[in-house]
Amino acid sequence: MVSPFILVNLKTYKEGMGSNAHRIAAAAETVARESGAVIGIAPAFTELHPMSHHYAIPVFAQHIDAITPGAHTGHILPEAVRSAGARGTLINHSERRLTLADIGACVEAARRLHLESVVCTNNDATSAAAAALKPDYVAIEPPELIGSGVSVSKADPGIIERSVNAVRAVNPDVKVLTGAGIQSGECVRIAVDLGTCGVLLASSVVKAENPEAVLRDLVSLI
Ligand SMILES: O=C[C@H](O)COP(=O)(O)O
Repeated sequence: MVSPFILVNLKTYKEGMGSNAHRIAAAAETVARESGAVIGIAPAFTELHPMSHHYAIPVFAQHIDAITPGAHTGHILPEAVRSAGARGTLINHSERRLTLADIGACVEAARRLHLESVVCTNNDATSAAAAALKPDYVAIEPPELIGSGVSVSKADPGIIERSVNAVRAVNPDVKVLTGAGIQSGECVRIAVDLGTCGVLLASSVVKAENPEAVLRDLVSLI
């Protein structure tokens, strides 16, 4: 099996800020090196540069705005994310929804700046729509399972399968991730067996007493 991509979103959890972000990034770097898995993190914007500077793991922004340099206030400029060392960016996370037009513009901006794009979706119809925009990844996450501790892999494998099929029918070059409640190697294994290339997750790692132990479990069945 090709090593899966495990992307850990630190969100705005206090357990994912400052020294905690360093602890998670260091654990991700260690487990990635030992296992051969690709483990990335999506920290707060203010942590993008420290994380990309200190660790040899892919660092993703949690969001970008579809703007170009100029007179905007309080926006996330894609160029700034790039120069902070980000490898890629989430777009349209369930907790940061965008219009379809904005999603398209963000994917375009990411492509122009050589940032990998991960467009989050909530069902197979939106997965198909996202795939038509040609991002690098579509990440299917049923919103009701996000942060629930109930794994999409076990509670709703059908949505993963339908999204993989929907994305493949539109553009087979677009890779699929899945997320919501992912917490173990078994969850990752099921997701990969259903045709995804990895997982997007947060709370099980970020809020863990020992993030390194959870990361080791996540890659244990690959
Ligand atoms: O970005 C990550 C997802 O929203 C999943 O979050 P979760 O692993 O806490 O369910």
